[in-house]
Amino acid sequence: MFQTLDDLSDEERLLVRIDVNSPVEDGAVQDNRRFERHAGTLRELADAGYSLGVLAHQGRPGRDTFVDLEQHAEILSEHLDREVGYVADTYGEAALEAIRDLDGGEVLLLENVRMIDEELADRSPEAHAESGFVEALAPEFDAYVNDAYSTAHRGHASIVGFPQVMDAYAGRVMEAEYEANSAIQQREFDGHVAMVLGGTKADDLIGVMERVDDTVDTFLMGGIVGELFLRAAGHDVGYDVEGTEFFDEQWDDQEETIGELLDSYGDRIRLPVDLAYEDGDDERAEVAVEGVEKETSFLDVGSDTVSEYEEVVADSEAVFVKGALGVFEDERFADGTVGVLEAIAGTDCFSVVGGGDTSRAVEMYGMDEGDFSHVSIAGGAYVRALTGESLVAIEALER
Ligand SMILES: Nc1ncnc2c1ncn2[C@@H]1O[C@H](COP(=O)(O)OP(=O)(O)O)[C@@H](O)[C@H]1O
Ligand SMILES: O=C(OP(=O)(O)O)[C@H](O)COP(=O)(O)O
Repeated sequence: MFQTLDDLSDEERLLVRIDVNSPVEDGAVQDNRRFERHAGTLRELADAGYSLGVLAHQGRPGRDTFVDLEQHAEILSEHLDREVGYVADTYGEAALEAIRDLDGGEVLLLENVRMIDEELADRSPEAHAESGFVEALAPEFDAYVNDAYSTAHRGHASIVGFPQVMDAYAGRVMEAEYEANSAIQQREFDGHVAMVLGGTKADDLIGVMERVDDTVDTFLMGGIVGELFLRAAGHDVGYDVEGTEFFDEQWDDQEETIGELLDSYGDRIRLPVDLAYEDGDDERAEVAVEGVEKETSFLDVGSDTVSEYEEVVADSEAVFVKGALGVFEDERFADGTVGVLEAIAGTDCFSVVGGGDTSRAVEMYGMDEGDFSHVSIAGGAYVRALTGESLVAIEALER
């Protein structure tokens, strides 16, 4: 087991890793429950008089969502009801100076850790601990707190490097999510178990599908990932069009594995039967999968698909959701995601909804969090936990 904030004693200066990776619309970072949850941890520590240097990431290099953390500091300030400082530097002179100026109870957000090449380098925890990033920041603090459960599956420097060389503690979000998700992993279900898989990250989901062969009966596919599966099944969708960036690279990486999964799981994998797109009048229009053309950019699953998925949900004892079935941030393309979530909320099945973006749909469309057994702010980490796979961040904290 790991140490928690209850085990802190005479430390004064803490380096805290949080995960406020968020949707970004037209350059504006969207507030979401990740901010609210991590603000709880930061408030507890700041109220206790600790000086806090805070590390976080946003997006991935090359993506539209890869932006600096200035807006995150403002949103965190609102949730914390105290000023959160921001410095556009992670471990250079400007960052070190701002860290040294911190008084007790003050909070400083450092720059997006993914702007440092060393953060994402494919290295062991021991090698990460020897990076310039870790070597520069570790001596500035008395201990390291990892609250970023939703990044616990990434072996990055800010996650696995610091615990090698510093006393390390789990923050409140890490502790609570770990306990909830470990408990879920130990549950056994007699009836039908369904998993709704959508969103953008095929590699995360494919790894999970391979590992839940014994527990999940039916996979309901949607989103970008669903289109990649449709492409593998021979349909003319799942291609990058009009500057989209999600499909072709993932296809090159995953084509073979998706084909193998379709072969081995057969009917257990349910693919969309229709898809929605924006027509010439900016309205939502739908087309059967059989008639699709690859020039179109599809933004949601269609209404026949939602009906089919609702029937599976109604017959299930447990449903796990990771990833949105469409671009629910745009009301015209929310029917798939919201339809399936409402169907789950309307039954008494055991249900978990995960993902930073996907969990946001629950509050955005006025659903009651209490209608789900657990709403996780983590996506990839929570589905990995379901499989019993260990998380590198937890291993690092347990050292
Ligand atoms: N067909 C689609 N085209 C573009 N984006 C999509 C599509 N379907 C789903 N999405 C997007 O996927 C995002 C969620 O994906 P992802 O980041 O993998 O999930 P999460 O953060 O919930 O774990 C949503 O914000 C949604 O807009
Ligand atoms: O949002 C995240 O993961 P999620 O989409 O699985 O919930 C985490 O911040 C990890 O981000 P990453 O998948 O770019 O490493």
